[in-house]
Amino acid sequence: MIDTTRSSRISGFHKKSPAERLGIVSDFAGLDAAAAARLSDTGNLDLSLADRLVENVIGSMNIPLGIATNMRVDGEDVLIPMATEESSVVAAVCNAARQCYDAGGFTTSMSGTLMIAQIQAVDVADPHAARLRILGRREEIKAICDGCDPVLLSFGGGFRDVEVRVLDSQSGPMLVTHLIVDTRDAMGANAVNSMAETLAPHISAWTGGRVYLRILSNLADRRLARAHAVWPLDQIGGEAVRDGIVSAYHFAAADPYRAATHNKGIMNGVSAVVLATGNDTRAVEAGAHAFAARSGQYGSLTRFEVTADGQLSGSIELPMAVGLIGGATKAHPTAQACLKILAVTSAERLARIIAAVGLAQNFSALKALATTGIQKGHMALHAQNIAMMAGAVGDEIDRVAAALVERGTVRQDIAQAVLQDLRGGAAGA
Ligand SMILES: CC(C)(COP(=O)([O-])OP(=O)([O-])OC[C@H]1O[C@@H](n2cnc3c(N)ncnc32)[C@H](O)[C@@H]1OP(=O)([O-])[O-])[C@@H](O)C(=O)NCCC(=O)NCCSC(=O)C[C@@](C)(O)CC(=O)[O-]
Ligand SMILES: NC(=O)C1=CN([C@@H]2O[C@H](COP(=O)(O)OP(=O)(O)OC[C@H]3O[C@@H](n4cnc5c(N)ncnc54)[C@H](OP(=O)(O)O)[C@@H]3O)[C@@H](O)[C@H]2O)C=CC1
Repeated sequence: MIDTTRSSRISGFHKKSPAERLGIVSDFAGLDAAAAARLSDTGNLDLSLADRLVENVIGSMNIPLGIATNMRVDGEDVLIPMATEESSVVAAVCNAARQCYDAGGFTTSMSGTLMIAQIQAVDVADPHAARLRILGRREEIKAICDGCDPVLLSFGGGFRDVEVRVLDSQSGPMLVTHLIVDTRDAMGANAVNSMAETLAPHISAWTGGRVYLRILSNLADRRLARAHAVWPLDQIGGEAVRDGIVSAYHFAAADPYRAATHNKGIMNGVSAVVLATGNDTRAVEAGAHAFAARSGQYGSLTRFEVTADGQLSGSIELPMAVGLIGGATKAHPTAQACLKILAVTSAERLARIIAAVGLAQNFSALKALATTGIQKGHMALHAQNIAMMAGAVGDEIDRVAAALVERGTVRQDIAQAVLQDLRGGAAGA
């Protein structure tokens, strides 16, 4: 039945305080006092700060923060804060890192900290000649762009290059100008967007066309983070395990249906660190998936091979537009604490560590999939969630979860039956 007495048309909602908004939402949704109190309990994020970070705030949504151990990145040991709601994700990184720790852990590199802003011009009569006109004004463009952000310049960033593409589109040729900008320790969206908007009228004048979009590209393929590790055979359980992992990679490389899941596993690790450090998960995810599809067929972000002496070699390469400045990274106190745990002093180091986490995550998932299957490890940890869903509280959670794992069937109906037995047993005792 549709409830026609409630209206979502609430003019001026944004001008109210978080408490007033929560009152309106509680009335609308029929929340009881306990549910409302839970929403307004913002944990380690001050409500007034939350209200400045995003709009129409009524509370905050807390996600567990776990620490992945055993990670050694470029010779330095590092603890990894990971914000995720999914069980076994943190354990998987610890597990993978443990198995390559003695062999040196992860080595990483980065292609640079360059972002791309796009300016779309349409109705250009002579797009190919206009392209050359823009390219000929490189120094003028550099001066306009660098004039937008003296602070970025003072940190060694700024305009690096201009590229122009003539695109064949459904509405005819489009002239797309790319500004290549070094954004240093910022993710850089605001810096490059400002440059694109400032330059746009000039593009219009030089080309005789009409400019529409002026925005960064999330396909940050001039900001690629790379990581590599070797897993010795004696650490991973022998040749059959190695070959199973390589075969799993070949499956992902050949089949987009599998690659989507393979890359989802990688992003389990990547997004968790991106979120923990207050960075933009959607920007990194969009970049990763676009990069995975760059050849025309969606494929794997990682590669697994056998080294000359028979060990398992894994590598990853993906765009990593993360920063230490800007967005929520500076404003969110938990993000600041996470950056301190990571001990990173540059966006580049952060990006490289995240790439290593993505590779570690993928190794563990593939190893589990190629051997015992994912359910054994993942469901064993997920059993606690199922126990809670069945209504277990306190000590009951571990007891119900243990019973589910012992039976080898992690299901809510069974959890409910186990809980009933447990409570019946306790009542009878
Ligand atoms: C779950 C494990 C780690 C168990 O693995 P295990 O071999 O049974 O664990 P273990 O008890 O022998 O411990 C080995 C190490 O793992 C870590 N470890 C072990 N348990 C914990 C724990 N509770 N909390 C934290 N760390 C843990 C820890 O580092 C430990 O070393 P130790 O500390 O003892 O020296 C393993 O089965 C695994 O790595 N599984 C993969 C899990 C995974 O990928 N989860 C992601 C969710 S599934 C998904 O979304 C993605 C997927 C799978 O679809 C992607 C794809 O298809 O490619
Ligand atoms: N498609 C997308 O992905 C989009 C994402 N966003 C959002 O943009 C936000 C990130 O924007 P971002 O531009 O990084 O953040 P900010 O604009 O908040 O911060 C970047 C600015 O900080 C200043 N700065 C200070 N120190 C440094 C340093 N060491 N290195 C570099 N810059 C420094 C620079 O100059 P100055 O102080 O002069 O600005 C720089 O422009 C995220 O919240 C993201 O979600 C926004 C639009 C689109």
